[in-house]
Amino acid sequence: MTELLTAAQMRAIEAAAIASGEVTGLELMERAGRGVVEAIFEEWPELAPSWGPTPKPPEYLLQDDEEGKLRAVVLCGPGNNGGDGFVVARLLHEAGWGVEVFLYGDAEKLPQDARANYERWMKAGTIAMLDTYLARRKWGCDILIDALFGTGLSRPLCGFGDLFWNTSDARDCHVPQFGHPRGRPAIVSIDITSGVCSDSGRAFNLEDCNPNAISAHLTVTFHRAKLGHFLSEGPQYTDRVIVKDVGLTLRPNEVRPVVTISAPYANWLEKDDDHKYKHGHVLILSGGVGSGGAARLAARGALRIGAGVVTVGCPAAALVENAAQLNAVMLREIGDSGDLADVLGDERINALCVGPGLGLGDRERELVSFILGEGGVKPRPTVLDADALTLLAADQELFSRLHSDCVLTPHAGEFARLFPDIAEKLNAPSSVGPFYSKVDATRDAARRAGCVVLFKGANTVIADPKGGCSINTSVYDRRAPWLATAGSGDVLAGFIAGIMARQFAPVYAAWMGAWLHTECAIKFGPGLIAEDLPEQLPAVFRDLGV
Ligand SMILES: NC(=O)C1=CN([C@@H]2O[C@H](COP(=O)(O)OP(=O)(O)OC[C@H]3O[C@@H](n4cnc5c(N)ncnc54)[C@H](OP(=O)(O)O)[C@@H]3O)[C@@H](O)[C@H]2O)[C@@H](O)CC1
Ligand SMILES: [K+]
Repeated sequence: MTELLTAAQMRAIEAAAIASGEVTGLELMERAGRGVVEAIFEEWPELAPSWGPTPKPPEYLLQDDEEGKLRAVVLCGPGNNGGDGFVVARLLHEAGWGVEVFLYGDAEKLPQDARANYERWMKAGTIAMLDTYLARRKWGCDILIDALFGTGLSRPLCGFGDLFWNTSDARDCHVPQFGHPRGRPAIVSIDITSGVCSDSGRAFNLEDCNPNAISAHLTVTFHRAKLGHFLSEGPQYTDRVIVKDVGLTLRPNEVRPVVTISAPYANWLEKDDDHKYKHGHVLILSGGVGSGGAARLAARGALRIGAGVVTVGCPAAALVENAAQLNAVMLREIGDSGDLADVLGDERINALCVGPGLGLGDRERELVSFILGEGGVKPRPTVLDADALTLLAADQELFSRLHSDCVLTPHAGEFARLFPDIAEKLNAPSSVGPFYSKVDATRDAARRAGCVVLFKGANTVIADPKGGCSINTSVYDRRAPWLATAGSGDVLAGFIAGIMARQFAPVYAAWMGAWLHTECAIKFGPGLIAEDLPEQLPAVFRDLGV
């Protein structure tokens, strides 16, 4: 688990460290700049000054360059992000690079530490206004440093001409070419790509401009990654994020900061030597004839992830269809709440999954209502997905019966139906940052529902009613776009139910289920269909040492 910070938390940590005398702001800025230069040389070792018998770049890097130097252009903004840029300019200059610095804003108004580094740079080189660089209409560098805005960006940008579009083109269509005067540079953003809100990942919208931010090959951030690196559009604007230690020891003052989910421990997933019912029994409710595929996918997921027994319950007419498709999964007739009461008479059924392919009629409403405690049935850990979410959205009375052992797993459309006002706030165009984020929205939804909410998407956010929140990252090195395939959500619902049957608390089941779901997709790769996901679990488990 890695903590992710908001801009305010980062500022508070920085301020507390400075107030305690642990470090000065100027020293922090120096460490930040040093971290950026280190990260550049780690990412592109051929640029580092220290390889080979002599501290000199190889011939191919020098051949077209008049001065025989690697060249950097550093674009500095009006705040401390710009201050970091002046440090990077000085350090690259000291490493023998040709460096040009361009400023956006008024040098007289730079904050104190940025101003100090501006003056230090002025002893080594010169500074021109950003417009001068934009008017040149050529890159003229091997590395372009984006030190325009960091965590202090609070409103839309203007005056950047084609810069955002050009960086997007350079990143998406070309490999950086070092040492060629007309080559395209590697683009490195300091802290966060300029134009993106560090709390929400949303880019500040410009009416006449798309893209709305710098696109970078590499972003170097400090102490901890920020929420905006993982949420919304944030990951679209950078290929990679590296976190550099700047010697800060403090943690955020929030009791439960947002974390990224990491691999579950092998011993959590292992089964002990016991009989099948010791590993739990999941009941999955299915729809009628021709609608059972989603429930069967969920059932396969629940069984593979380690539930001891999985039963699908369906109306009488669908028994033959399901029997023809299921082997290890058991089958029961559940036509109405009376049948359901009979089946739930088996106390060993300790987790339920309801919604995939269920249907939206009176029977289904009655079943969901019964599961949520109508008629005094004991509430059990329950995943509510797909049609169950639609039923909940249409029925306030049903929604009010959600309990703390429930997990809701909406995608964006279902989320908007369930929590229309929250979704509206999340999607509202806004010009003043920081924006309301997917983390804020999921936390608010979980508080209102009184249970765990797993808000699906390229990055899935999981929140519990007490404010705990985590992100299952599927970007950067965990990118798995082929997960967007029919039925993959049904498998996820089955994974979570299967883990709950193993007696994990709902929030842990949601974390593990989401992480393993992404991992199965990564393991399989392109061409994945939902049926493949549970079949990857044995290999994923082996990798984890289970
Ligand atoms: N925290 C740490 O530990 C460390 C932090 N460090 C670095 O500091 C960075 C944060 O610095 P920061 O707070 O000065 O913010 P930053 O993004 O540089 O810019 C703020 C300026 O931009 C202005 N402005 C805003 N929007 C604008 C717009 N649309 N168009 C024009 N102007 C706009 C805004 O003006 P204002 O809103 O006040 O009018 C203000 O002048 C952080 O990202 C990291 O790189 C490291 O040095 C060391 C460790
Ligand atoms: K930046």
